[in-house]
Amino acid sequence: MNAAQVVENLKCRFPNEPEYIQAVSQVLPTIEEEYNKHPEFEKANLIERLCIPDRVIEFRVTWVDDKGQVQTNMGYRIQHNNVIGPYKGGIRFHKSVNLGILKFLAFEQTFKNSLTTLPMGGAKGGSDFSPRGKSDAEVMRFCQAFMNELYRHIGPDIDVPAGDIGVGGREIGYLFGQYKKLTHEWSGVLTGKGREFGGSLIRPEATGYGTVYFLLSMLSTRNIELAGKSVLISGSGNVAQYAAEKCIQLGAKVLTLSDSDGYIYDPDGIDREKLDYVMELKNIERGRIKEYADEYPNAVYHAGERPWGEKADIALPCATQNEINGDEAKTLVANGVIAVAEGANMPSTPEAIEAFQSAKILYAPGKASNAGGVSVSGLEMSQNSERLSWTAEDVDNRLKVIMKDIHDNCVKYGTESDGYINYEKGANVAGFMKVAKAMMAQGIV
Ligand SMILES: NC(=O)C1=CN([C@@H]2O[C@H](COP(=O)(O)OP(=O)(O)OC[C@H]3O[C@@H](n4cnc5c(N)ncnc54)[C@H](O)[C@@H]3O)[C@@H](O)[C@H]2O)C=CC1
Ligand SMILES: O=C(O)CCC(=O)C(=O)O
Repeated sequence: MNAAQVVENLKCRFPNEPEYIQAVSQVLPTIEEEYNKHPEFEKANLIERLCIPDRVIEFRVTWVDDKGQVQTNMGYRIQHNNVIGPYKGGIRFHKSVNLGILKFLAFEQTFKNSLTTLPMGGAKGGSDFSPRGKSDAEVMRFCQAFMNELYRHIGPDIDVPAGDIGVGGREIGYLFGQYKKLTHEWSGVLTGKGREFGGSLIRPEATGYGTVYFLLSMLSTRNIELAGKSVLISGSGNVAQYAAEKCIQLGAKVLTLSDSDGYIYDPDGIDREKLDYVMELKNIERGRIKEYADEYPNAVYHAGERPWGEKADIALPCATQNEINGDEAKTLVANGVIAVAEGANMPSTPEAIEAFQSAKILYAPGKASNAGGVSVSGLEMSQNSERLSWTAEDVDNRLKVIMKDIHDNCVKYGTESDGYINYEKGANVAGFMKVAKAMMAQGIV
């Protein structure tokens, strides 16, 4: 394989999908050497078959808003690769959603799910519908309309969606209810369900907690403790909230949270009580993070900015893709940041990753550090199949084991000759090799 040439070909075939090309361009150079040790891969044109999704499903979603007006949105499901298990990955509802963004997420998900040690293929889906500013009834009608098409493409052994940006417990409940109505069957077809109907304990916490468990493993390679360290977190949704919760529990000082309008900086640190306020604000009242500064006057709200100019020991980007650019990464490094663990998918631009790696700080790509969410989704699938519910302690312990395993695999495949652990390369090679071997075993299909 010539990575640059494969990327160039994909760019010509998919010229309007910059995020997808970005994700592929980040992965291929890191696996090129390992791939080329296996001439049988090239003979089977494995790389093209791995980069191009198995299936792209695109549909119109029609629903009626509270004023009685008929609205249309686009719906998508990208079924990327199912060689190691049923397609699996979240659904995103956000106005920015398009095919290229979902294709990058599905591509990344395939490598991530491979790393989890569980049998799950990769997928992603979503819509350009934004739940922001919509009533509960509108969100419900939209979810029902979305499922009216999606249901024929998914199933507990076919494709198991879950949440992502804009899709939390409320949306999963409505999607599940409609799937059940349409198919006349109860099955574990979605994960992130409510506890009362087959959801797993710790699934809401899992992505944020898992990111911090991964961070702990990274820090331990340099004998550094998390307690007492200051942390910048972006986002204030599911991943950010539980990353903050775990940092607080472990004695770190969380200084920032953000949303798409700006960020808050709290010099006193966000403690348990303040985090409860954020959870209520974001999950129940569906308000904006700027209200935090009204509630806690010592905090400062920065409209239209991201938190990366603040000084801290650790950065956990937990909002969205490309939210740290090269200059912001250089600022973080200059301000003494020692570790960056991505809770979001692809939050660092290629220039930012380059800045972290050339400064030799600890840097974990999302497909490794945020894999806790989909891992516990995999555990939810197991519990649904068994018709059992495990305790929170049991699930949390399994999550810790999985995150440690992912970390150790990154160390195995990513340690460079000078001892620096290139977690990006390690995650890509480890994730790739498992999928590649399964693809070879299953023939040219
Ligand atoms: N929920 C999950 O289990 C997993 C989520 N992720 C990733 O984590 C990230 C956050 O997802 P969730 O917390 O689930 O979503 P969420 O919808 O609960 O929260 C998203 C947060 O990001 C902020 N945000 C969205 N777009 C933004 C933009 N353009 N600029 C600045 N802030 C923006 C929102 O204001 C919100 O605070 C995404 O990249 C998602 O793909 C990754 C693994 C699993
Ligand atoms: O839990 C899942 O299936 C998907 C989580 C997800 O969307 C992700 O890992 O990015």
